Amino acid sequence: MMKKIIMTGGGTAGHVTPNIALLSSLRKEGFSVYYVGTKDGIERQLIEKENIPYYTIKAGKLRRYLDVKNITDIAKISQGFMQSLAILNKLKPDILFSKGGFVSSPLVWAAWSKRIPVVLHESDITPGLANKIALPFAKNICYSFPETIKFLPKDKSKLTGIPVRETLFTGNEVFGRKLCSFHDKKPIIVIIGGSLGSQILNKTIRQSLDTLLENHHICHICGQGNIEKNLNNIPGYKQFEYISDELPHIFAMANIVVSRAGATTLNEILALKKPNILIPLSRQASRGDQILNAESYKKQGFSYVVEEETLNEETLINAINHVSSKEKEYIAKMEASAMTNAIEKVMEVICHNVKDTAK
Ligand SMILES: CC(=O)N[C@H]1[C@@H](OP(=O)(O)OP(=O)(O)OC[C@H]2O[C@@H](n3ccc(=O)[nH]c3=O)[C@H](O)[C@@H]2O)O[C@H](CO)[C@@H](O)[C@@H]1O
Repeated sequence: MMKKIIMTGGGTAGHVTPNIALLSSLRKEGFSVYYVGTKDGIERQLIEKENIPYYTIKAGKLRRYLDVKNITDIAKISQGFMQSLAILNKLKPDILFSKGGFVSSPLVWAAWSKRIPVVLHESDITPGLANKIALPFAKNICYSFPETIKFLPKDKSKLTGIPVRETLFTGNEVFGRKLCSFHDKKPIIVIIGGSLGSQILNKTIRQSLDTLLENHHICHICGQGNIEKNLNNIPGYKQFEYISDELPHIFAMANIVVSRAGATTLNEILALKKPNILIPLSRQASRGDQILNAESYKKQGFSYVVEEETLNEETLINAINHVSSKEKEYIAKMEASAMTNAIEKVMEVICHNVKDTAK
Protein backbone atom coordinates (compact mmCIF):
# COMPACT_ATOMS: atom_id res chain seq x y z
CA MET A 1 0.00 0.00 0.00
CA MET A 2 1.12 3.56 -0.75
CA LYS A 3 2.55 5.36 2.29
CA LYS A 4 1.23 8.85 2.94
CA ILE A 5 3.15 11.83 4.23
CA ILE A 6 1.83 15.28 5.06
CA MET A 7 4.40 18.06 4.90
CA THR A 8 3.95 21.48 6.41
CA GLY A 9 5.95 24.64 6.93
CA GLY A 10 5.59 28.16 5.64
CA GLY A 11 5.50 31.88 6.15
CA THR A 12 8.81 32.39 4.34
CA ALA A 13 10.42 30.31 1.59
CA GLY A 14 13.10 29.02 3.96
CA HIS A 15 10.39 26.92 5.61
CA VAL A 16 9.34 25.46 2.25
CA THR A 17 12.29 24.89 -0.11
CA PRO A 18 13.88 22.13 2.05
CA ASN A 19 10.55 20.28 1.82
CA ILE A 20 10.65 20.63 -1.96
CA ALA A 21 14.18 19.19 -1.92
CA LEU A 22 12.80 15.98 -0.37
CA LEU A 23 10.00 15.39 -2.88
CA SER A 24 11.76 13.20 -5.41
CA SER A 25 13.27 10.93 -2.72
CA LEU A 26 9.89 10.63 -1.00
CA ARG A 27 8.27 9.59 -4.26
CA LYS A 28 11.05 7.07 -4.92
CA GLU A 29 10.37 5.58 -1.47
CA GLY A 30 6.70 5.14 -2.43
CA PHE A 31 5.18 8.03 -0.50
CA SER A 32 2.24 10.01 -1.76
CA VAL A 33 2.81 13.56 -0.59
CA TYR A 34 0.26 16.13 0.67
CA TYR A 35 0.94 19.63 1.94
CA VAL A 36 -0.78 21.79 4.51
CA GLY A 37 -0.18 25.54 4.54
CA THR A 38 -2.06 28.81 4.73
CA LYS A 39 -4.31 30.28 2.05
CA ASP A 40 -2.07 33.23 1.27
CA GLY A 41 1.38 32.07 2.40
CA ILE A 42 4.35 31.86 0.02
CA GLU A 43 4.21 28.07 0.56
CA ARG A 44 1.05 27.85 -1.53
CA GLN A 45 2.53 29.05 -4.82
CA LEU A 46 5.79 27.15 -4.27
CA ILE A 47 4.03 23.85 -3.52
CA GLU A 48 1.23 24.05 -6.08
CA LYS A 49 3.92 24.45 -8.76
CA GLU A 50 5.18 21.02 -7.70
CA ASN A 51 1.73 19.44 -8.31
CA ILE A 52 1.27 18.43 -4.69
CA PRO A 53 -2.29 18.39 -3.29
CA TYR A 54 -2.48 21.46 -1.05
CA TYR A 55 -4.80 21.89 1.94
CA THR A 56 -5.24 25.17 3.80
CA ILE A 57 -5.72 25.85 7.48
CA LYS A 58 -5.91 29.07 9.48
CA ALA A 59 -2.71 30.09 11.22
CA GLY A 60 -2.24 32.53 14.08
CA LYS A 61 1.01 34.26 14.90
CA LEU A 62 2.68 32.96 18.03
CA ARG A 63 4.32 35.67 20.09
CA ARG A 64 6.77 35.74 22.96
CA TYR A 65 5.15 38.93 24.28
CA LEU A 66 1.71 40.27 25.30
CA ASP A 67 -0.36 41.85 22.52
CA VAL A 68 -4.11 42.34 22.00
CA LYS A 69 -3.79 40.50 18.71
CA ASN A 70 -3.05 37.38 20.75
CA ILE A 71 -6.82 37.01 21.29
CA THR A 72 -7.74 36.85 17.59
CA ASP A 73 -4.70 34.71 16.92
CA ILE A 74 -5.71 32.18 19.56
CA ALA A 75 -9.10 31.93 17.83
CA LYS A 76 -7.33 31.33 14.50
CA ILE A 77 -5.06 28.70 16.02
CA SER A 78 -8.08 26.87 17.50
CA GLN A 79 -9.78 26.95 14.13
CA GLY A 80 -6.54 25.72 12.53
CA PHE A 81 -6.49 22.83 15.00
CA MET A 82 -10.05 21.75 14.08
CA GLN A 83 -9.23 22.04 10.37
CA SER A 84 -6.06 19.99 10.94
CA LEU A 85 -8.05 17.22 12.63
CA ALA A 86 -10.44 17.13 9.68
CA ILE A 87 -7.55 16.89 7.20
CA LEU A 88 -5.87 14.12 9.20
CA ASN A 89 -9.16 12.19 9.43
CA LYS A 90 -9.60 12.45 5.70
CA LEU A 91 -6.03 11.66 4.56
CA LYS A 92 -4.98 9.26 7.35
CA PRO A 93 -1.26 9.94 6.83
CA ASP A 94 1.48 7.66 8.14
CA ILE A 95 3.62 10.61 9.18
CA LEU A 96 3.73 14.41 9.49
CA PHE A 97 6.93 16.24 8.50
CA SER A 98 7.09 19.80 9.76
CA LYS A 99 9.58 22.49 8.78
CA GLY A 100 8.14 24.94 11.30
CA GLY A 101 6.58 28.37 10.86
CA PHE A 102 3.30 29.39 12.53
CA VAL A 103 1.14 27.30 10.23
CA SER A 104 2.72 24.09 11.52
CA SER A 105 1.68 24.32 15.19
CA PRO A 106 -2.02 23.31 15.07
CA LEU A 107 -1.19 20.50 12.68
CA VAL A 108 1.57 19.15 14.93
CA TRP A 109 -0.76 19.12 17.94
CA ALA A 110 -3.55 17.48 15.96
CA ALA A 111 -1.22 14.78 14.60
CA TRP A 112 0.12 14.07 18.07
CA SER A 113 -3.40 13.76 19.46
CA LYS A 114 -4.13 11.15 16.78
CA ARG A 115 -0.85 9.30 17.43
CA ILE A 116 0.52 10.09 13.99
CA PRO A 117 4.32 10.31 14.23
CA VAL A 118 5.66 13.85 13.87
CA VAL A 119 9.16 14.63 12.58
CA LEU A 120 10.41 18.21 12.88
CA HIS A 121 13.19 19.87 10.93
CA GLU A 122 15.03 22.88 12.33
CA SER A 123 17.29 24.88 10.01
CA ASP A 124 18.63 27.53 12.39
CA ILE A 125 21.08 27.39 15.27
CA THR A 126 18.38 28.31 17.80
CA PRO A 127 14.99 26.67 17.22
CA GLY A 128 12.18 28.92 15.99
CA LEU A 129 9.20 29.41 18.29
CA ALA A 130 6.87 27.07 16.36
CA ASN A 131 9.41 24.24 16.48
CA LYS A 132 10.33 24.98 20.08
CA ILE A 133 6.82 24.45 21.35
CA ALA A 134 6.43 21.40 19.11
CA LEU A 135 9.43 19.57 20.60
CA PRO A 136 7.48 17.49 23.19
CA PHE A 137 5.08 16.30 20.47
CA ALA A 138 7.76 15.08 18.03
CA LYS A 139 9.11 11.56 17.63
CA ASN A 140 12.30 12.92 16.07
CA ILE A 141 13.92 16.26 15.37
CA CYS A 142 16.30 16.80 12.45
CA TYR A 143 18.67 19.72 12.91
CA SER A 144 21.29 21.51 10.87
CA PHE A 145 24.05 23.07 13.00
CA PRO A 146 25.99 20.97 15.54
CA GLU A 147 25.55 23.85 18.06
CA THR A 148 21.75 23.33 18.07
CA ILE A 149 21.81 20.10 20.08
CA LYS A 150 21.99 22.04 23.36
CA PHE A 151 18.44 23.32 22.72
CA LEU A 152 17.00 19.91 21.80
CA PRO A 153 16.12 16.63 23.52
CA LYS A 154 19.31 14.60 22.83
CA ASP A 155 17.71 11.17 22.65
CA LYS A 156 15.41 11.94 19.73
CA SER A 157 17.40 14.50 17.72
CA LYS A 158 19.59 13.84 14.68
CA LEU A 159 22.08 16.09 12.91
CA THR A 160 21.02 15.92 9.25
CA GLY A 161 21.74 19.29 7.65
CA ILE A 162 19.30 21.08 5.36
CA PRO A 163 18.09 19.37 2.17
CA VAL A 164 19.07 21.35 -0.95
CA ARG A 165 16.95 21.22 -4.12
CA GLU A 166 18.81 19.11 -6.71
CA THR A 167 17.87 21.53 -9.49
CA LEU A 168 20.12 24.17 -7.90
CA PHE A 169 23.13 22.20 -9.12
CA THR A 170 21.97 22.29 -12.75
CA GLY A 171 22.46 26.00 -13.39
CA ASN A 172 24.00 27.37 -16.56
CA GLU A 173 26.05 30.55 -16.35
CA VAL A 174 25.31 31.56 -19.95
CA PHE A 175 21.52 31.30 -19.39
CA GLY A 176 21.89 33.39 -16.26
CA ARG A 177 23.77 36.15 -18.08
CA LYS A 178 21.20 36.11 -20.91
CA LEU A 179 18.34 36.36 -18.47
CA CYS A 180 19.87 39.50 -17.01
CA SER A 181 21.14 40.92 -20.34
CA PHE A 182 24.70 40.98 -19.01
CA HIS A 183 26.65 40.98 -22.24
CA ASP A 184 30.28 41.50 -21.26
CA LYS A 185 32.45 39.44 -18.95
CA LYS A 186 32.45 41.72 -15.89
CA PRO A 187 32.17 39.75 -12.61
CA ILE A 188 28.64 39.36 -11.29
CA ILE A 189 27.34 40.09 -7.82
CA VAL A 190 24.03 38.49 -6.92
CA ILE A 191 22.13 40.11 -4.04
CA ILE A 192 19.55 38.00 -2.14
CA GLY A 193 17.64 39.74 0.63
CA GLY A 194 16.05 36.49 1.91
CA SER A 195 12.83 35.23 0.42
CA LEU A 196 10.94 38.41 1.36
CA GLY A 197 13.60 40.92 0.30
CA SER A 198 15.42 43.27 2.65
CA GLN A 199 14.73 47.02 2.78
CA ILE A 200 18.11 47.96 4.23
CA LEU A 201 20.00 45.83 1.73
CA ASN A 202 17.91 47.24 -1.14
CA LYS A 203 18.61 50.80 -0.01
CA THR A 204 22.35 50.30 0.38
CA ILE A 205 22.73 48.52 -2.97
CA ARG A 206 20.86 51.27 -4.77
CA GLN A 207 22.87 54.02 -3.05
CA SER A 208 26.10 52.26 -4.05
CA LEU A 209 25.00 51.39 -7.58
CA ASP A 210 27.22 53.82 -9.50
CA THR A 211 30.36 52.58 -7.75
CA LEU A 212 29.32 48.92 -7.94
CA LEU A 213 28.57 49.08 -11.65
CA GLU A 214 32.02 50.42 -12.51
CA ASN A 215 33.52 46.93 -12.21
CA HIS A 216 30.58 44.56 -11.78
CA HIS A 217 27.17 43.51 -13.03
CA ILE A 218 24.52 43.45 -10.32
CA CYS A 219 21.63 40.99 -10.18
CA HIS A 220 19.37 42.13 -7.34
CA ILE A 221 16.62 39.93 -5.88
CA CYS A 222 14.76 42.58 -3.95
CA GLY A 223 11.50 40.92 -2.80
CA GLN A 224 7.82 41.22 -3.71
CA GLY A 225 6.75 44.81 -4.43
CA ASN A 226 10.29 46.17 -4.10
CA ILE A 227 11.27 46.75 -7.74
CA GLU A 228 12.41 50.35 -8.30
CA LYS A 229 10.93 51.04 -11.75
CA ASN A 230 13.13 54.03 -12.56
CA LEU A 231 16.22 51.82 -12.24
CA ASN A 232 14.85 49.26 -14.71
CA ASN A 233 16.88 50.33 -17.73
CA ILE A 234 20.30 50.79 -16.19
CA PRO A 235 22.78 48.61 -18.11
CA GLY A 236 24.39 45.98 -15.91
CA TYR A 237 21.69 46.19 -13.20
CA LYS A 238 18.84 43.67 -13.16
CA GLN A 239 16.11 43.49 -10.52
CA PHE A 240 13.86 40.53 -9.67
CA GLU A 241 11.14 40.29 -7.01
CA TYR A 242 11.59 36.55 -6.43
CA ILE A 243 13.12 33.92 -8.71
CA SER A 244 11.79 30.38 -8.94
CA ASP A 245 12.87 28.18 -11.85
CA GLU A 246 15.73 30.39 -12.98
CA LEU A 247 17.49 30.54 -9.60
CA PRO A 248 20.02 27.79 -10.53
CA HIS A 249 21.23 29.90 -13.50
CA ILE A 250 21.44 33.02 -11.36
CA PHE A 251 23.54 31.19 -8.76
CA ALA A 252 25.68 29.64 -11.52
CA MET A 253 26.69 33.02 -12.95
CA ALA A 254 27.41 34.62 -9.54
CA ASN A 255 31.01 35.42 -8.66
CA ILE A 256 29.97 36.80 -5.28
CA VAL A 257 26.66 36.44 -3.43
CA VAL A 258 25.60 39.17 -1.00
CA SER A 259 22.86 37.76 1.20
CA ARG A 260 20.82 37.85 4.37
CA ALA A 261 21.84 34.97 6.64
CA GLY A 262 18.69 32.83 6.48
CA ALA A 263 19.83 29.26 7.13
CA THR A 264 18.47 27.80 3.91
CA THR A 265 20.18 30.27 1.59
CA LEU A 266 23.43 29.91 3.56
CA ASN A 267 23.33 26.20 3.13
CA GLU A 268 22.75 26.58 -0.61
CA ILE A 269 25.62 29.06 -0.96
CA LEU A 270 27.89 26.59 0.83
CA ALA A 271 26.73 23.66 -1.31
CA LEU A 272 27.41 25.72 -4.47
CA LYS A 273 30.68 27.10 -3.02
CA LYS A 274 29.98 30.73 -3.79
CA PRO A 275 32.19 33.40 -2.19
CA ASN A 276 29.77 35.42 -0.12
CA ILE A 277 29.08 38.39 2.11
CA LEU A 278 26.40 37.98 4.77
CA ILE A 279 24.30 40.72 6.33
CA PRO A 280 22.33 38.99 9.10
CA LEU A 281 18.93 40.31 10.19
CA SER A 282 19.41 42.35 13.36
CA ARG A 283 18.36 41.29 16.85
CA GLN A 284 15.70 44.03 16.91
CA ALA A 285 13.85 42.41 14.02
CA SER A 286 14.25 38.76 15.03
CA ARG A 287 15.40 36.40 17.75
CA GLY A 288 18.96 36.84 16.46
CA ASP A 289 19.09 33.49 14.66
CA GLN A 290 20.66 34.99 11.53
CA ILE A 291 23.44 36.57 13.57
CA LEU A 292 24.34 33.17 15.00
CA ASN A 293 24.07 31.49 11.58
CA ALA A 294 26.41 34.10 10.10
CA GLU A 295 28.89 33.89 13.00
CA SER A 296 29.12 30.15 12.57
CA TYR A 297 29.85 30.51 8.82
CA LYS A 298 32.40 33.24 9.48
CA LYS A 299 34.15 31.12 12.10
CA GLN A 300 34.42 28.24 9.64
CA GLY A 301 35.96 30.56 7.04
CA PHE A 302 33.06 30.34 4.56
CA SER A 303 31.79 33.92 4.77
CA TYR A 304 32.59 37.57 5.31
CA VAL A 305 30.04 39.20 7.63
CA VAL A 306 28.87 42.83 7.75
CA GLU A 307 26.54 43.67 10.63
CA GLU A 308 23.32 45.41 9.61
CA GLU A 309 24.12 48.33 11.94
CA THR A 310 27.39 49.06 10.13
CA LEU A 311 26.13 48.46 6.58
CA ASN A 312 26.70 51.42 4.25
CA GLU A 313 28.28 52.06 0.86
CA GLU A 314 31.80 52.05 2.29
CA THR A 315 31.53 48.84 4.32
CA LEU A 316 29.78 47.10 1.43
CA ILE A 317 32.43 48.06 -1.13
CA ASN A 318 35.23 47.12 1.30
CA ALA A 319 33.59 43.74 1.83
CA ILE A 320 33.30 43.14 -1.91
CA ASN A 321 36.94 44.11 -2.48
CA HIS A 322 38.05 41.86 0.38
CA VAL A 323 36.08 38.83 -0.81
CA SER A 324 37.15 39.36 -4.45
CA SER A 325 40.81 39.36 -3.41
CA LYS A 326 40.41 36.22 -1.26
CA GLU A 327 38.00 34.35 -3.53
CA LYS A 328 40.22 31.26 -3.82
CA GLU A 329 40.70 30.94 -0.05
CA TYR A 330 36.95 31.13 0.60
CA ILE A 331 36.21 28.54 -2.08
CA ALA A 332 38.91 26.21 -0.69
CA LYS A 333 37.38 26.39 2.82
CA MET A 334 33.93 25.60 1.46
CA GLU A 335 35.27 22.74 -0.63
CA ALA A 336 36.93 21.24 2.44
CA SER A 337 33.72 21.40 4.48
CA ALA A 338 32.10 18.05 5.18
CA MET A 339 29.24 17.60 2.74
CA THR A 340 26.45 16.17 4.81
CA ASN A 341 24.06 14.61 2.33
CA ALA A 342 21.06 15.97 4.17
CA ILE A 343 18.38 14.46 1.91
CA GLU A 344 19.53 10.92 2.66
CA LYS A 345 19.77 11.58 6.40
CA VAL A 346 16.32 13.18 6.66
CA MET A 347 14.84 10.34 4.58
CA GLU A 348 16.31 7.82 7.03
CA VAL A 349 14.53 9.54 9.91
CA ILE A 350 11.22 9.69 8.02
CA CYS A 351 11.35 6.05 6.88
CA HIS A 352 12.35 4.86 10.34
CA ASN A 353 9.23 6.46 11.84
CA VAL A 354 6.91 5.03 9.22
CA LYS A 355 8.33 1.52 9.70
CA ASP A 356 7.83 1.88 13.44
CA THR A 357 4.11 2.54 13.05
CA ALA A 358 3.68 -0.27 10.53
CA LYS A 359 4.80 -2.87 13.10
C1 LIG B 1 12.78 37.03 8.23
C2 LIG B 1 12.82 35.61 8.65
O1 LIG B 1 11.99 35.12 9.39
N1 LIG B 1 13.85 34.90 8.16
C3 LIG B 1 14.01 33.51 8.48
C4 LIG B 1 13.57 32.68 7.29
O2 LIG B 1 14.34 33.15 6.20
P1 LIG B 1 13.95 33.14 4.67
O3 LIG B 1 12.89 32.17 4.40
O4 LIG B 1 13.78 34.52 4.21
O5 LIG B 1 15.34 32.73 4.06
P2 LIG B 1 16.14 31.38 3.84
O6 LIG B 1 17.44 31.87 3.44
O7 LIG B 1 16.13 30.44 4.96
O8 LIG B 1 15.40 30.66 2.62
C5 LIG B 1 15.06 31.27 1.46
C6 LIG B 1 14.79 30.21 0.41
O9 LIG B 1 14.14 30.83 -0.68
C7 LIG B 1 14.89 30.62 -1.85
N2 LIG B 1 14.74 31.78 -2.73
C8 LIG B 1 15.00 33.05 -2.28
C9 LIG B 1 14.84 34.13 -3.13
C10 LIG B 1 14.41 33.88 -4.45
O10 LIG B 1 14.22 34.78 -5.26
N3 LIG B 1 14.15 32.60 -4.85
C11 LIG B 1 14.31 31.53 -4.02
O11 LIG B 1 14.07 30.37 -4.41
C12 LIG B 1 16.31 30.42 -1.39
O12 LIG B 1 17.05 29.77 -2.40
C13 LIG B 1 16.08 29.60 -0.12
O13 LIG B 1 15.86 28.25 -0.44
O14 LIG B 1 13.77 31.31 7.55
C14 LIG B 1 15.13 30.94 7.79
C15 LIG B 1 15.21 29.43 8.00
O15 LIG B 1 14.49 29.02 9.12
C16 LIG B 1 15.70 31.74 8.98
O16 LIG B 1 17.09 31.46 9.08
C17 LIG B 1 15.48 33.21 8.75
O17 LIG B 1 15.93 33.96 9.85
